[in-house]
Amino acid sequence: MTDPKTGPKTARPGPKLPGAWAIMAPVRGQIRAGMALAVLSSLFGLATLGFLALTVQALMAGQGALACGFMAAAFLCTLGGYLGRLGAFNQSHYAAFRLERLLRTGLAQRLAQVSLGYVETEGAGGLTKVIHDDVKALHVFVADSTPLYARAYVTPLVTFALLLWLDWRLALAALAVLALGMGVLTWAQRRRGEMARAYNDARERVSAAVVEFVQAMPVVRTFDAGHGIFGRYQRALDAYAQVLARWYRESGFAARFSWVVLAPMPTLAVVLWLGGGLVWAGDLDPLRWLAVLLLCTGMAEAVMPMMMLRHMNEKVKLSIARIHEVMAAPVLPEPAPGAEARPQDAGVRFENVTFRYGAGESDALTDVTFEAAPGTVTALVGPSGAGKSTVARLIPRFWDANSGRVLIGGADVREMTADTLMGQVAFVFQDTFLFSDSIAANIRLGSPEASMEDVIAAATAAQAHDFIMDLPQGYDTPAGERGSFLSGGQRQRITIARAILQDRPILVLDEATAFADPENEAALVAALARLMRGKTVLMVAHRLPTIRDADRILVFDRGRLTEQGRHDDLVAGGGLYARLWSNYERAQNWSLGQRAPQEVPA
Ligand SMILES: Nc1ncnc2c1ncn2[C@@H]1O[C@H](COP(=O)(O)OP(=O)(O)OP(=O)(O)O)[C@@H](O)[C@H]1O
Repeated sequence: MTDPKTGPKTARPGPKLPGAWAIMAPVRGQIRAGMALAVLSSLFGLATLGFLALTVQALMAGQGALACGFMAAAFLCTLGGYLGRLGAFNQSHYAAFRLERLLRTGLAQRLAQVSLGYVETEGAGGLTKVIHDDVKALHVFVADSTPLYARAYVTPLVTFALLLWLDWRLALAALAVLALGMGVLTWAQRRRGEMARAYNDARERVSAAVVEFVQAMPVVRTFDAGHGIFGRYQRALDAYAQVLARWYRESGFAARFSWVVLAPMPTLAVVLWLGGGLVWAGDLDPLRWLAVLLLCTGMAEAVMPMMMLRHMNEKVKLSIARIHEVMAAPVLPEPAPGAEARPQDAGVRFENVTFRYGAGESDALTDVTFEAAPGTVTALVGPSGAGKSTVARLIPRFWDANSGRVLIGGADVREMTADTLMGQVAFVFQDTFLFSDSIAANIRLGSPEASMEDVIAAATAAQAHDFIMDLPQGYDTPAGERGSFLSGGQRQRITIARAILQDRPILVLDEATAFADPENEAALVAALARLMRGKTVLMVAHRLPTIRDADRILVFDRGRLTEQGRHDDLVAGGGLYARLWSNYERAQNWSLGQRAPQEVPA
């Protein structure tokens, strides 16, 4: 798998997943109708040829009226064939549109039910590719190839049966040409599976490199003017070109040779020569010969779509596997109706919580137990990677603990419905997300019924009202894609306004002041102070002064809760917190030009 944040998802090998036909289940009826119409259109096509042959015979026998009748029948069959094909593609396109909508809805519903941890691990880029590109690939497959499938298989078979009926010798000759072409083509494609995999991998690496190239541009250009990342993109492109060149080299000649054999001319030449001899010897009726000549070219021609379909089928298989993989992602277990637990107060309690992110990984949290009483402020501190953010993420069930329990108001979070849980807790994370909607709509997220006065009051309390009013359209200003035109501190204050408006009894803040620059910091601290009033607060903090007055400080080290208490007691205790604090104090006295203070080893 490529970079989970940016790269495309590659379906992992696993239990055999259902194939194309299974995923089309909801629209199978319509697809069958499309295929039936496609078969009908093929039969009309063959009947047209038959009537044309009869027309020639009637003309040769001087039966003008009969010839006109056959001509009219041929015309009607052509019209029938055309209408059949139109109907077939109509059905397949409508089926494709319906399937696309159903799959996108299904995938979105699934993603709303899986743990947020799954979404985070798979990465927005990979999941977007599944919902967008893979579903689109399936749409194209259903719309364009299902009618072709029917034609590609039925036309050669019926044609061969007719040829056999007309003259078995010529039928076998036409079949021999077809067999030669198919044999060469199969030989040319003997390593097709392997090459197709190499091609798909190379293509996916190019798209991952493109996404990385564009997304990482602002960061990497400040380091190496983009050379490194451009080099990666260039190498992916070179590898892609090499795979294509190898494929072309290895199968190019044989494939082109087989196309020549499968073109109408060789079959026509053989039937013309052999049939001519038989007619000359009086061994074959000229009309039959004419009918064979009209029909035989279609047999080889009808095989070509089969090759194209095989290619489309292989391509769509990967997309189907990825769609199935997301559809099969485990959902967060919810309590049975009537068995939901309801929190009794706004306290948070971790009981012997152990958690690891993946089966093979070491514990991110080991046997963590603490209690945050209602209305108190609890700060989580510790070196990088100590597990602070993991504690914050277990509360909204980004993941569930491997053992132990997370309780809110005495109720296990796993026994609450998502609505109850979200009704208790508000979150302000470092990675703020604003939708490309108006600022007001972004503040209202989670409280859709809030009035404009409430929105303005929340924004004012979050110290955001003034800068919002300076924007061109005030509260109606679009926030831009992910709020990109607002500063980090401004985005943060909008999410604080959102949390103030939600007014939930428990508040989880993860690195909420991370974006604070000197200008923003005072505003942000004031906004947070307003938000925290009267709430049970759990805050992950790197900036020690902001938590000095916390009711309780929890100190984490390598996943374990090693110390807890108030600031003064912990400093006096002389443990990890005391070292972190003295580091902080030394950093305060440090200025540019001096040696950096020693970090506490993590
Ligand atoms: N999504 C993830 N998948 C796998 N491992 C993870 C994931 N997130 C964190 N970890 C690991 O879990 C451990 C705890 O990480 P966590 O983010 O909770 O630490 P932290 O104390 O918040 O660190 P920081 O202060 O640097 O944010 C680390 O070893 C980290 O590498």
